[in-house]
Amino acid sequence: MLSVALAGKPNAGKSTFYKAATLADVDVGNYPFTTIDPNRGVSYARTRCPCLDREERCGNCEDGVRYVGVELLDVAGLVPGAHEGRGLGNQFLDALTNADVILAVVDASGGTNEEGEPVEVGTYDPVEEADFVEEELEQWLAGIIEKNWESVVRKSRSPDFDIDEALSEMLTGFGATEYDVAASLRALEYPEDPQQWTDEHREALASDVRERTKPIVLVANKADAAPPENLERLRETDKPVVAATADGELALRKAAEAGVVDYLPGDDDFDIVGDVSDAQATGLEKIREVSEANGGTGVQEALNTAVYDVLDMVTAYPVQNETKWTDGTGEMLPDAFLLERGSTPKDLAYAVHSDIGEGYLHAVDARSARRIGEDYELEEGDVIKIVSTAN
Ligand SMILES: Nc1nc2c(ncn2[C@@H]2O[C@H](COP(=O)(O)OP(=O)(O)OP(=O)(O)O)[C@@H](O)[C@H]2O)c(=O)[nH]1
Repeated sequence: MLSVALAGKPNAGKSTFYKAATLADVDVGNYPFTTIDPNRGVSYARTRCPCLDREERCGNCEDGVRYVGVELLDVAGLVPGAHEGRGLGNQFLDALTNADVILAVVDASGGTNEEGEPVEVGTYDPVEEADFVEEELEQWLAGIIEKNWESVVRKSRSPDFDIDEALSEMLTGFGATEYDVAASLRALEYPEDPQQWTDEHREALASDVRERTKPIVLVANKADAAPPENLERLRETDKPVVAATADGELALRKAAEAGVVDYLPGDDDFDIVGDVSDAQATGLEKIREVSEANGGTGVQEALNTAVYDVLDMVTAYPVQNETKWTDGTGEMLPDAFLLERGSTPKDLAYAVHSDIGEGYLHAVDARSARRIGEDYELEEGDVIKIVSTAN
């Protein structure tokens, strides 16, 4: 499953985001390190269910709104200098190595200082921490590269030395493949002889590999309390930015669970359908105002930006019956898989099961009932019948 990690300073609102996005019961408090251990849960990317192209709903979506599972990781508070072991230091950074993409949560209200301690709203400039997660990760990675450089130099004396291989061996723990390392070595100019490398070369490699393997979406949280210019200035940074109110989303999900509002995660508005107290009504109207200004609470949008824009995934639906779009038991569109754009039907077959992938014969596009070629690139919402010797 795709893994999305929440990172940022203490008090930025990660636990609240996590709790909203998973409805898991984690501690939420206005003091550093509410989250001590990495929390792992399941959240969702939201997309249009293919069953909307048919008369009947599939039963696996909410009236045409499909949620596709992704792993969500809530990693404990990061403080400046974590790469040197400050705060929870390396433990934090280790937890991030499993992630495919990072949601860097910042307190856009300016109510949390550089150490993650609460301060008067508006007194800290959140733009200061826009690059914070990225910098900590890159410095940490540069440190690992430097620590292991001696061994690369030693290996370079062997006649069959291959720098791609040596570096990717060192960086696999970070989630970098040989392909990533090779792409990075091609993109930047490095001396061929490892002995000639300087700290700048190693830092450039760390930064390039980080960018390839851990892209970042900035979540400008506490948008409800943020001066508009903070949001504007955060949007001017070089990262994708989503304005969010994590506790607004949490309130909406709880209210929806209680049957008080009609709301699906990612909707840009909601209806109050149950009895609410005056205080609740005021709270909900405040959330509506923020949602109107930002096209929703931003929690689902942040996840979708990470999955569909930054990681550039497509959702594909394998079926066994191409006419009814069902599996062997008659269930319609039971599974949805997130695959990188450019993936083929055979990649989908492997995602379903390695045996299905190995026995792959051909595939049929269920919409057109036509056979599709082996190099066909899957598109968002494709419904595919895979014909395999393992079916
Ligand atoms: N105004 C406002 N406050 C929020 C929002 N989201 C979270 N908070 C508050 O910010 C404080 C910190 O939230 P947490 O979710 O515990 O922060 P965290 O980043 O997980 O902090 P650590 O677990 O210490 O790393 C809590 O008091 C939350 O209620 C929001 O969207 N708006």
